[in-house]
Amino acid sequence: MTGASSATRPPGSPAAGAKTLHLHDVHKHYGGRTVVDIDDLVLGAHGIEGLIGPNGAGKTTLMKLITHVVSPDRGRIEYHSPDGTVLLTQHSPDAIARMGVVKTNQVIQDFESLTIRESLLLSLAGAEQEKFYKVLRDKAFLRRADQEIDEYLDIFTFQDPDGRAGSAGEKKLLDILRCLLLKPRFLLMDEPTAGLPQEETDKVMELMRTKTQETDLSILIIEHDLDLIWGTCEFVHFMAEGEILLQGTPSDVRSNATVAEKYLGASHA
Ligand SMILES: Nc1ncnc2c1ncn2[C@@H]1O[C@H](COP(=O)(O)OP(=O)(O)OP(=O)(O)O)[C@@H](O)[C@H]1O
Repeated sequence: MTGASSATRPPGSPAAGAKTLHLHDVHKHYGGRTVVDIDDLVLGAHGIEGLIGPNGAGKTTLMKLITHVVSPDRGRIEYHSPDGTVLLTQHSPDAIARMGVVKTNQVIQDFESLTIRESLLLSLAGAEQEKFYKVLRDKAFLRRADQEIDEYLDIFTFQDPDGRAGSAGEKKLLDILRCLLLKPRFLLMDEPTAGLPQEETDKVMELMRTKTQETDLSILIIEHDLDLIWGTCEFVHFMAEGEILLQGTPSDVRSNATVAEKYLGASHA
């Protein structure tokens, strides 16, 4: 485990072909208040990583800085992939999503009037990038898309896939599936399972495990459901008051006194 004062790069080198995000001296404040203050941080060296911390710690802002929905006051955020290194702060959120760095809740424009199937189709077409409008008239693409969408709809339960997403849980699930259909290489999941029934949560996490094992996808999950974090993540970052205070395996972080004091409380320790 590494503390705040030492280098925050996780132990061990990323596997060949791995994608990592490197944050250097990244700072964000709102009003007079520092919300994110990261010295050095590497994300994505392990298949599924967790980002935990108390309410207001800066976790969501950190993800928004990575996808450049929010601009940092200073600092560098680099995306390292087998294709090279990109300075994300020089690119738009759309361009970053096209590079494969995708955040749940932050997908291509969608419309309330779309059915679940139409919405999923739009994401798949979005993954085709510049051919976006053309592919929607391409019969071969539509056949392939139907098949791919059916594979997901066979796993997950929607009341009416040919209707609109009804409950908050269905909307959350739809958001996750749309992100997956964008073919991400680094997926940032912000409280992905809030509002989902336990059965669907388990299926989502099982799918995420399979994706990281069978493809080169890296995942970072923000969650307050700590059982999910301990059970799913290979590595956990603990954030409080804008800083990454600790990193380590789930059991390291879970048993740490600072984490217990600032976040877990007696019930989780
Ligand atoms: N656009 C904004 N303007 C002003 N303050 C903001 C803005 N966005 C976030 N904040 C503040 O920054 C702090 C960090 O917010 P953030 O949403 O990143 O925390 P979080 O760790 O994700 O919290 P939670 O677990 O509750 O979702 C909070 O105090 C929040 O009120």
